[in-house]
Amino acid sequence: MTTHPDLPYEQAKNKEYLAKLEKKLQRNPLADVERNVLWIDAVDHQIKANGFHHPLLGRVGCDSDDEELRDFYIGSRFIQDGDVQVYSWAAPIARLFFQPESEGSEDVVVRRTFTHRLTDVSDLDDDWAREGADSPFTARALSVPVPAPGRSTRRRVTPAPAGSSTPTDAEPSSPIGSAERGAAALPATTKARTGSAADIREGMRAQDAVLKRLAAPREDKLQSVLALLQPDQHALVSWPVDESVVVQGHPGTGKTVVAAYRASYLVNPALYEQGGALAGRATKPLRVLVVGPTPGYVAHVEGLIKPLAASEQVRVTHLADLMAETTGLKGPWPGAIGGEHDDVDAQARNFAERAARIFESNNRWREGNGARRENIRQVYELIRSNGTPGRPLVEDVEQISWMRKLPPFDQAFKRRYLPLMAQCRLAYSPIPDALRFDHIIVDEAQDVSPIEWNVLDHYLRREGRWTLVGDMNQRRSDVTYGSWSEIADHLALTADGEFQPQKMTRGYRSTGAVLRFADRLLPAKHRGNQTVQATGESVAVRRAPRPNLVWTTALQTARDLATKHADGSTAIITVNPGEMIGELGRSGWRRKGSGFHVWQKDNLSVRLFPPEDARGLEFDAVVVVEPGDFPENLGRTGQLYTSLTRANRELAVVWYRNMPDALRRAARS
Ligand SMILES: Nc1ncnc2c1ncn2[C@@H]1O[C@H](COP(=O)(O)OP(=O)(O)OP(=O)(O)O)[C@@H](O)[C@H]1O
Repeated sequence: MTTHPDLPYEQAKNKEYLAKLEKKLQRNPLADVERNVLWIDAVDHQIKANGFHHPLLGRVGCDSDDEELRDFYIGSRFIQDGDVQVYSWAAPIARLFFQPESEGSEDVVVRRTFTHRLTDVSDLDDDWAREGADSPFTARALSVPVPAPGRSTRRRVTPAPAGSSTPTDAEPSSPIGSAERGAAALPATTKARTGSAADIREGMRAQDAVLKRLAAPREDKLQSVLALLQPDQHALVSWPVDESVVVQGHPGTGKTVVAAYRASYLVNPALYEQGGALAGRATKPLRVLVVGPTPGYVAHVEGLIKPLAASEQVRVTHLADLMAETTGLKGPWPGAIGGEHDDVDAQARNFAERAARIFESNNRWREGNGARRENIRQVYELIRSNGTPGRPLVEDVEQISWMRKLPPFDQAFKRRYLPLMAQCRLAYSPIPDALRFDHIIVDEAQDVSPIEWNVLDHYLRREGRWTLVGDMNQRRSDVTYGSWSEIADHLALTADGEFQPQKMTRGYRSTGAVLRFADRLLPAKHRGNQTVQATGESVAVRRAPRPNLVWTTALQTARDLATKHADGSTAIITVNPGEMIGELGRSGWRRKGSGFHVWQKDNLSVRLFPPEDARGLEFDAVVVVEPGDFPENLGRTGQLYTSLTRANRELAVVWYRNMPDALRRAARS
């Protein structure tokens, strides 16, 4: 493989950028400067404390008389320091890099995209917009400064006089009209559902870099793809900050990537600096909450956000954790969400609030030690008894019957009742405004139940906005909403009831072979899942020779795949992890760490997941065991569909008892 002749130069430029950024970060955030500058610098300090700053993303060369536009870099932050001209990826000018069709792009001659190894630039790819044109990139003199000693330099912003074009510490204003922000930039490819592999790659940018990246082994945590964001992804990430947005996408289309970068975008200082979309509220940056499905998800995405956003501005958590935190009660909360439909009904909010009013009319809320538990108990027990004889909460017979079936408070510490407990807490003690968020981003939003939406809603400030991403085909329970319209209606996202989510249709994670196999589980009108990874190993379907050999066969298959993908990851997904744990133990595999997810033997490692814990994750190879045992909801197989589509490169299915008809057909075709 030949390396690009400019690679050493760009590597040195990246080092120079990181060194200059480092120097900038050494400023004392408490220095006496304007307040917006103060928090922006403080954000930098916190990002630095998190580990590292994101390296340069790429470079744009334009045919322009304007020196600032002729040759510039895109990075995590704006830096204009001598020879280094870097604009923030969140500034409007970055559209020239991410959106080849955006206004002003006709002047772009070449877009250079960097690939990274940690904070180094390891490769680069040029996309020429004008074939045969001279390179506008100027080979400026290199200087790689040694990081400066801990010297504190105060930064002062002197407002530029009106009409002045003197560069300040702010980014230049957008070459793109404001009407074109976000939504308008979604390209036609987001609407197409059928077509060949060539079609699905149409409209992509940095295609070679993306394909190289997808061919590399995956790691436990998502690795940055900020430099590789596609035009449709970037449009969703930079959706107007004062609007909510809902995104539906097949597995592996990059919804989690959009969610993580949307959070980072909303707090990027470029939005708060002069000319930015949030310049007016520079002294009060947005607080953003990202809610995912599981603890594994939190670990999986945090790495995308940490180099770009301070933890104080973006909090990443998972649904059960937020519910438990809301109650303030110690768990554990075993089991799963579900149970009866009424357990998750949005009505619980009204019941809890009425119960709290009844209690308050004759009693005082407890304070001090153990008060929270007692207060929640009071509200809960009043729901259970349908209020008091003189003041019932409801008259409806079915609702009364559900209330009667609720277990006594001390036996209700189960995941099933956790949102109800959270609702009981909120009924007497709302979330203080300082702890609420300006923007809530929910991933795997199809799996949030009505009562959980109500609890989440308590965390949103009055003028707050939502970004919801998910896939209705991956819905795993009947007790959650079956359509985006219902969710939009619940959250009052639409005035007229008509609601269409934005659609992402270009898959990245899995090969065509994996997706064609999993696709068969969907109703015909929802099929057509497409991927940029057109080729790949066919799906292996193995029937164990005898029922008691199904776990042995599954482990042998996983071992073979782990050997083949030794640099990547292999996972076994089963609804019966206990049986698999037994087999792993008998075969000499040992668990790594305190959980049961990672097992090792002979320098190999395999991961083990029940389907609910595998949501949002991905592995190079996946073995799904006994697909016929995966639960269905309303005739749909969301959990099985999600599990099959966790595979990036190879999928195997091992069974003995029962193979769903759709998968039998898929295996034959
Ligand atoms: N623009 C891109 N360039 C390269 N890789 C990408 C790009 N977008 C997404 N990916 C990769 O595709 C994989 C799937 O992305 P992601 O997890 O965001 O998909 P998803 O839509 O959330 O999937 P699911 O709903 O199945 O959980 C990840 O490995 C991600 O890094």
